[in-house]
Amino acid sequence: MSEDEPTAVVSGSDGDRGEPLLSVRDLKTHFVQGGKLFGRGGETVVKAVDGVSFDVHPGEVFGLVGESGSGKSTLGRSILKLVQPTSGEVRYRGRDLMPLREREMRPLRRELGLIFQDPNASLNPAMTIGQGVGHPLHIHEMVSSRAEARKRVIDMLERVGLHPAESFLDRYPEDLSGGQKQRLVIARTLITEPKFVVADEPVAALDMSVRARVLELMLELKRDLDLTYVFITHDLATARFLCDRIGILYLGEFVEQGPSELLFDDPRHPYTRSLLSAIPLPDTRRRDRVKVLPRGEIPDASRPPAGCRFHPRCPDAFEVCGWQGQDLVDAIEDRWTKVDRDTADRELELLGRLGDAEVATTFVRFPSREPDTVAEWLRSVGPELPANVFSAVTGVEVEPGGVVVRFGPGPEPGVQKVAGRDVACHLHGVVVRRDGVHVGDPAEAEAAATSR
Ligand SMILES: Nc1ncnc2c1ncn2[C@@H]1O[C@H](COP(=O)(O)OP(=O)(O)OP(=O)(O)O)[C@@H](O)[C@H]1O
Repeated sequence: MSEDEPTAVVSGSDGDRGEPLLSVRDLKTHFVQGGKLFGRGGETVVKAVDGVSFDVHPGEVFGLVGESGSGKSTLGRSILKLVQPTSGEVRYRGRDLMPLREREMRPLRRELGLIFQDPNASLNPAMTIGQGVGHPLHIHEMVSSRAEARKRVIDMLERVGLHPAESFLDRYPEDLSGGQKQRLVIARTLITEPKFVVADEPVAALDMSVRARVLELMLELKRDLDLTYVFITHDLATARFLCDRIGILYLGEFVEQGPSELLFDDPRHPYTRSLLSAIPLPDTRRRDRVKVLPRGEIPDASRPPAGCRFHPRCPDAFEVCGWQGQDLVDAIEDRWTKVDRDTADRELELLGRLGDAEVATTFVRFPSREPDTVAEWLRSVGPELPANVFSAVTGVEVEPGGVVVRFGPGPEPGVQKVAGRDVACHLHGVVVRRDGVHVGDPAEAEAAATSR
């Protein structure tokens, strides 16, 4: 292999832990929005899931963690094929689900469960509890008589802690408290004896006081019924309590993935670090840790930042992380909201309206009648700009009628093995090929990570 060839790192490969129950490779789910009614054009593509790979082993709880809009629900639904993925592979017990039509999926549906966040959305208010929980048994033809269905419903209601079960059968979901309703949703999902369950924020809508009890119930049921979970949450404290392994999603991609304790004790991606710094930890050694919350909001998934998608919010971003023209314009605008009024007015007059600048990926051209003064200002103020945008600038060039600021390459970080987990971040063993593509060298990454 030549030096320039990439070293393949298969994200999610798990060594000697046997066959995974679910195996996902390079999964993409893109939504096309808008566009003209006839013909092409005007469309935006939301890359809700954009190249995700992971394995879930029998008996495991795999957590999908990320802020709102990171793609958790879309990923959860895509692996169950409730949303049709755009490309990639989803293998359940070794069988690729991607080419299966809904008709071929139907026999598998009873093995693949989904628990929603909102009990009201998954319970039919017109059915009694007995009818609602028993309904899937009839759909999947798992019972031959009403009496058999009734018996199984009673058993399941008891299992989820709704007892005495008989007293619930003829009541309606609206008669129950939030916690009881969520137990009912769990019962309805588990009545078909699934083996693999995606739980999408199952406790987020509940009062704090009942959350822990519902989570404990889910763990108990997992043990008793040999279940495997993909658990979706935006809450790291919940993920820590429940998950064996975690994938941290950001704008449709995993930034870090590995065993929970590694991610919690020693996070290696700046995004994981900032998420963690926001949660209270009982560990006294870490009480004095500095809170480094990500700046601003998660960007629009239809226009993700170039390079590393997290770079505009990253406290550790440096020159190769994907800076481009728009980042510089945003940083200057941001500066003007922070400096005093006179400074902002003076600088605005010097630079002119930022809307007049020509903004491209690799450069920004500021039109100006005083290009030398503008260039001098950019060179002196640039390094102080918020974030680290100026670190990527390779030149500030004066030309007739304006100044051009040029940016170096900012490739997307590859996935690398770093200290026992997968990380996609240039901080770990950056190797940028001559054509600008980032190639992670696992050995180099490991060495860089341990020396850090
Ligand atoms: N059917 C759809 N059509 C177009 N865009 C969609 C669709 N479903 C989700 N999205 C977009 O995909 C991105 C990911 O959404 P998703 O709901 O999967 O994120 P999430 O992490 O689960 O967020 P939340 O915690 O708020 O539910 C968002 O930008 C969302 O607007």
